[in-house]
Amino acid sequence: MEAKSPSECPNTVTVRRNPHRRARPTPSASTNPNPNVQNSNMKREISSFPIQDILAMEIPEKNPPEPEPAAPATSESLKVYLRIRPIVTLKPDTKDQKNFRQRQKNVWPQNPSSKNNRANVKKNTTTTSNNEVCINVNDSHSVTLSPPASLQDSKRIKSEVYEGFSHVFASDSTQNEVFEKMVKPLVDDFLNGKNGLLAALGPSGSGKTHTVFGTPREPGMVHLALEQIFKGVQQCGSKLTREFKVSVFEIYSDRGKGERISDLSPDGGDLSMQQATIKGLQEVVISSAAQAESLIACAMLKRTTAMTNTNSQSSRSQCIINIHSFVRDPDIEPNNVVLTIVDLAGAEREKRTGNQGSRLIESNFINNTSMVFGLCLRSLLEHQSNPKRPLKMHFKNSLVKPPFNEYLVAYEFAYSMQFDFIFVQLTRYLRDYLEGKRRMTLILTVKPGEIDYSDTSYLLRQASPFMKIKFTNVEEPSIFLNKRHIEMLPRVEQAKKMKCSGRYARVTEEEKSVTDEHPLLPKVTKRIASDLISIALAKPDSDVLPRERNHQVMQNFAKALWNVLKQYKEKLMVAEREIQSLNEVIGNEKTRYHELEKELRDFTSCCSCSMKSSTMSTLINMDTKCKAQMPNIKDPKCQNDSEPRNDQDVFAEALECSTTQKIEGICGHDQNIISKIQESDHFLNLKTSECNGSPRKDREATPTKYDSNLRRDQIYKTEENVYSLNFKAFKCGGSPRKDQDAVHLKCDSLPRQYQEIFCQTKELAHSLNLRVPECDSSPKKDQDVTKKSLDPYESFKEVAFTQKCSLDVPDNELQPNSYCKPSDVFKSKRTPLPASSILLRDISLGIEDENIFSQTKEHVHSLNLGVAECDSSPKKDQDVTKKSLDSSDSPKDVAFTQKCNLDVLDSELQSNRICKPLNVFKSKRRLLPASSILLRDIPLDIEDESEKIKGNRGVKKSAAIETKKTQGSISLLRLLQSNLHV
Ligand SMILES: Nc1ncnc2c1ncn2[C@@H]1O[C@H](COP(=O)(O)OP(=O)(O)OP(=O)(O)O)[C@@H](O)[C@H]1O
Repeated sequence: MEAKSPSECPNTVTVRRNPHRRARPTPSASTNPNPNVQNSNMKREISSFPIQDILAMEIPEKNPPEPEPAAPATSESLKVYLRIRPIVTLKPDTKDQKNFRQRQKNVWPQNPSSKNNRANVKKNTTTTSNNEVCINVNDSHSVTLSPPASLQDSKRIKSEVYEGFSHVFASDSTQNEVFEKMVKPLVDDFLNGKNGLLAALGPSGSGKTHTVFGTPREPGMVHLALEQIFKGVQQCGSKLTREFKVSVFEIYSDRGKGERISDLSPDGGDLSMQQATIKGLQEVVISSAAQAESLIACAMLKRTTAMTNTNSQSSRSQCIINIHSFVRDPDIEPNNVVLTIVDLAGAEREKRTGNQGSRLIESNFINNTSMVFGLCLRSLLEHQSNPKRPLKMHFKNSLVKPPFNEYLVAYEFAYSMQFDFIFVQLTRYLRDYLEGKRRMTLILTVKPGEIDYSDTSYLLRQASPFMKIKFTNVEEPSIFLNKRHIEMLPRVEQAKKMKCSGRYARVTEEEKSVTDEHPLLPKVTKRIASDLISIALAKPDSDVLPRERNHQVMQNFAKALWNVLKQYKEKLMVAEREIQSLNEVIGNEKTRYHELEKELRDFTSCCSCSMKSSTMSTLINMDTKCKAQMPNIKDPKCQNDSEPRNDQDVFAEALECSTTQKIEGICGHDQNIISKIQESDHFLNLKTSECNGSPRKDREATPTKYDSNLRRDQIYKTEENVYSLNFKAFKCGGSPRKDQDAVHLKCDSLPRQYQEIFCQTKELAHSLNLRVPECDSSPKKDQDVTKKSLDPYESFKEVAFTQKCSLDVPDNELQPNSYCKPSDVFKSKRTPLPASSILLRDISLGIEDENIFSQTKEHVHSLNLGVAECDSSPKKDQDVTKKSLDSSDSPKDVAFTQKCNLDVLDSELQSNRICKPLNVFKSKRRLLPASSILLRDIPLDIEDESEKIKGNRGVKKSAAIETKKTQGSISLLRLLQSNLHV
């Protein structure tokens, strides 16, 4: 019974817990079409070495066009010749037949030189004479192979026709005939600069050695070829432009341990093969055919041979003869050609040879060599017929697993001996031929006997298709010869030869241009090249990295390296330019530093001069006053005191006349005080030079940059003080008013202390105004000025500006009617007028109450006395006072006097009796209105004087010596003194 699933409730909603996920889009190139863009910002300034690009470079298989005119590619087919050994007649003899049968069992090689063996061989050759032949020559290019009758009946083997041979030499053909039809064309090509190879293939005893080397009576192809070569050279001319060298070596089996190479030249020894090159092979220079014959005869004596059942002198090695042709005359086109003739060892079957042991191993080597040689040609043929099929490199040192071959019984033994691989050096040496790059000619030698049917049939079946091989890509002879010859030379000579050839000339020219620009490049590339070459040489398989590919890789490597070096060179140049610009900046900074240092030095010297001049100016001021008091002292430059002079004149004279006169009379203690005055005065001068634009010597000499911060701070402090006072003054009112109520209203916002002062001042002003009509000499204008000056607002304003004006305003700019307005404080610093000077001026000009002025005179006189004490000079107070209060000179002098009085504390004045401008800034915050200071310094006996003054009104101005005070002035002074706590 099937279990039914519960029916779904109609009202329920099924919620899928794991909804279907959408398949992720397949990552494609569109997601990141250009991944390099992302990394573009991360691009390095100097790219890394493009080793991957170099390795990925596609190098064409064919070399670039050669400098020599390339010969047209010839499409030639491999020529295969067939030679049939003559049949040897053997007379039947029972005794010989017995011996033959016995020798068939004796597989060991026997010395053919022995009489018995010689007789046996002779008998053996004759025994086959009666056998039927299995091969019949149809024509010069075809043969018919007929199996024996026994095989035809049992295995139904039919006759086979092999055609297409270049030529079929019948058994009765002679050596000359073979030479003329087969070797002579090769020799002609050889003399014409074409390389050639003649290889003899065939079973053992088929006549290969006889065909190649021959006998003294029937010389072989080598002998005939050499004769032909020298004959042709002699026919060309008396001058021999070619040089021929002959080398002969053999490859044989070293008792089954491997292949060995032996030089068959008279002084030759064992050789070694390295990349299809025989190292140490001697090349004997041959100048005649006789020398060649003797060399060949010597080589044949050295060649490894052995007697087998099939051949009394069976060759047990592969023999290679090279005939090289070199050009002696450099004017003639280089044409180095080689003609190679190979006599292979004949394959043999164990059954027939009866070899055993090491001889059997030797047979395996021979058969394997023949088989690999045939496989190479078969692979070439298959590759040519079907290019898709790769060309098998059987000539390489690789594992060769020979297939089962019923005819090559030796393979069975090889398998039984567990030979895993077989090294074939012959095919490696003949690689270029087996790859179809060189022309090759094969001559197949066969035995026509009936018993040789199997060997003949096998050879024809295997080798007859080789005639279809075509040489379409035959290398240019001279280049190939150069390469071959270069490979046989030591490495140093190879390099020399490569440089001499035009092919590498272009490379050397490029490298030379590169090396000229960068001398280190050759060493680097040479080192890398040597490393790569050593690596390549260390590899047994040289085909993986061919020499030409190495060269091109090295060439590309050099180019890439050169590009990298160029990038680094550009980077280095940019860095050098930056360094140069930085050096220029450093030089400019040094120059600027020196200029600043020079300015500092000048400024330091100017500071000292300024301080000195300032001190002198202070002293001059004091001296001027002293001289005003001491009219008896006459100085030619300082006498013109009556004339109005400005500060410039005073300073100029101070520099000239005061230095010698004043400093000398000052004691040591006073000199210290004066030095302090110099310092303080220096700062005052600085401030003055900053505030106004009056030309002064010290200002001109003082750099504007000197201690600007300090000076600016001082100015700010002063301005702050002034501003605070002005601000308070502004609170009082913006304009002077005569109305007392208005003054009170305005002064309500002021502190109480100042309010009292204003009230009292107002009273004083009122009293002064009351006396104005009584004043005879004071004009109305001055009365207004007096009123204005006594106005509380204006007085405060003037007091506020006193500090600044005393510091900022040059004396020559002080005008009687100039006022410092609050609005002009920061606009113009040249116009303010000290309130005290205005007060004194007004009073001296328009107010009859001369008591105040007398007090002021006394105060000034007391100051001058203090200065005079320093100078130890006589003084006259009255004159000085008169002069200071003179209408023309009073502003100037009062300003100077006020400058000292405003800034100096009473204690200091009492102790030192000298103005100390040094304390100006210390006591800056304690500055008092000028009027109060004046009143403070004036010794008042208000009460007494007031009483005395009564009834003395209307005293003339000329009687100024008497200290008479009006009631208003007394009250004013009293009020000021009491409020200011003087
Ligand atoms: N065309 C020929 N005319 C006369 N004698 C020949 C001819 N060919 C071969 N012979 C003789 O046959 C014998 C064997 O010949 P040869 O040694 O050349 O055979 P092979 O193929 O070289 O044998 P292997 O491979 O064992 O060396 C030699 O004695 C040689 O004189």
